[in-house]
Amino acid sequence: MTGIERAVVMGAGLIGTSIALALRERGVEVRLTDPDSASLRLACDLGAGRPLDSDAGERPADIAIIAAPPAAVPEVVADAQRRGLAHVYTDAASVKDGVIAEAVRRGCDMSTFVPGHPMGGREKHGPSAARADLFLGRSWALCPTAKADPVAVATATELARLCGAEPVTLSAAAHDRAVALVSHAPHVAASAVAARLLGGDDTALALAGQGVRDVTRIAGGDPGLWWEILRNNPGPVAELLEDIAADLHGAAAALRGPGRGSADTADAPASDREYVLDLLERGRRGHDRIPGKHGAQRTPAYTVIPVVIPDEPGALGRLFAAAGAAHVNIEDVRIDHSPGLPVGVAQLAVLPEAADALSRTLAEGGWSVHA
Ligand SMILES: NC(=O)c1ccc[n+]([C@@H]2O[C@H](COP(=O)([O-])OP(=O)(O)OC[C@H]3O[C@@H](n4cnc5c(N)ncnc54)[C@H](O)[C@@H]3O)[C@@H](O)[C@H]2O)c1
Ligand SMILES: O=C(O)C(=O)C[C@]1(C(=O)O)C=C[C@@H](O)C=C1
Repeated sequence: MTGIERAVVMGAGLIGTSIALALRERGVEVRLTDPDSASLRLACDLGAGRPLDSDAGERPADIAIIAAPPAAVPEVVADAQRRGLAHVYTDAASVKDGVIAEAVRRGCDMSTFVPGHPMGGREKHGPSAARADLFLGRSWALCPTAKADPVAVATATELARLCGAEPVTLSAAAHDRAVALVSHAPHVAASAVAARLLGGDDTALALAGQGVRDVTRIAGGDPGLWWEILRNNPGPVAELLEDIAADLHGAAAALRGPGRGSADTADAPASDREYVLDLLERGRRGHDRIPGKHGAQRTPAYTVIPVVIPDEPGALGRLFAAAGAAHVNIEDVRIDHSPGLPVGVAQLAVLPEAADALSRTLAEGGWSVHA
């Protein structure tokens, strides 16, 4: 343990404010900076810390976290190091190779700069979207260069842990390849699916269920930030997009079949059927490889209990209270609600061993349970 007691967060947007809030919860004193005074004020009002007063002659913080857009990071690190704001510096940028190369070019001290990337985020930006629990159970990549001081690496590792994340140390190149697969290419694919919705009429959009919401949520991200991320990781992302495109082309060709104008699966030749089934099967297996909570291997751990709830204030509170009274912890919850209907469905995810007891208790309490 190095003992982080004081931190400076530079960039009080979604990520910087979320890190600051997490640190505040652990009793760390936080000073904030942001060139946008409205963001800085809001982050402070949310309890993320106090503005850094450069003239106050404060002693250096234990760590400074640069949570600015990737292109700004090297300059901010260089400036912060010149001003001696902290003993250790880290960043949050979603790409690492280009940021490190530019930091080196600018003469940053790489013994105290430990590049990082918390793998938690949202499709929203700015301090108003920040959450103290954003990094809970997520990985947090650390990419120290060969020059890094082990104490600096230990401090950056402690930062990740204080935010509830699991530190993973790897090279910048390995990081950029990995996030191309698990974050950057998926983002572009989600945008391509979401962009198709522009051509849909209101009737089609009204039928949107949870599936399309799940697949397109991240497409709501800031295009300017994402362009910066993608242009800093062009090779690995382009290669994956070409592979995804080949799968999609193959599926479209198989569905149309040679000489057929439409997808008539009943007459589809075996090879076309097999092509599509193979893609769906590979997709299912790929999805199963995504680790679950706290980085553990994903298991079909939770049983989902659908419960009909009236669309009225307090209904969800009463449902949760009933689960609490039955001593059952709700691990996750999703609410499916169709506009215009007087009821919704709360999908309660619980440990399998608790499912029967909870279903019984809720049914006895008058809830409409559809286990
Ligand atoms: N959005 C995500 O899901 C996510 C997840 C992990 C990491 N990141 C990375 O975190 C960083 C911040 O992203 P965000 O989503 O919080 O964006 P954001 O737009 O919410 O916040 C960025 C903040 O940085 C400030 N800023 C701009 N230039 C600055 C400078 N020179 N010095 C200090 N602050 C400056 C902006 O005013 C803004 O308040 C990016 O590098 C991004 O790649 C984003
Ligand atoms: O959950 C989300 O909304 C995110 O987009 C988070 C996400 C990701 O792709 O997982 C996005 C970009 C970051 O660099 C890290 C995390």
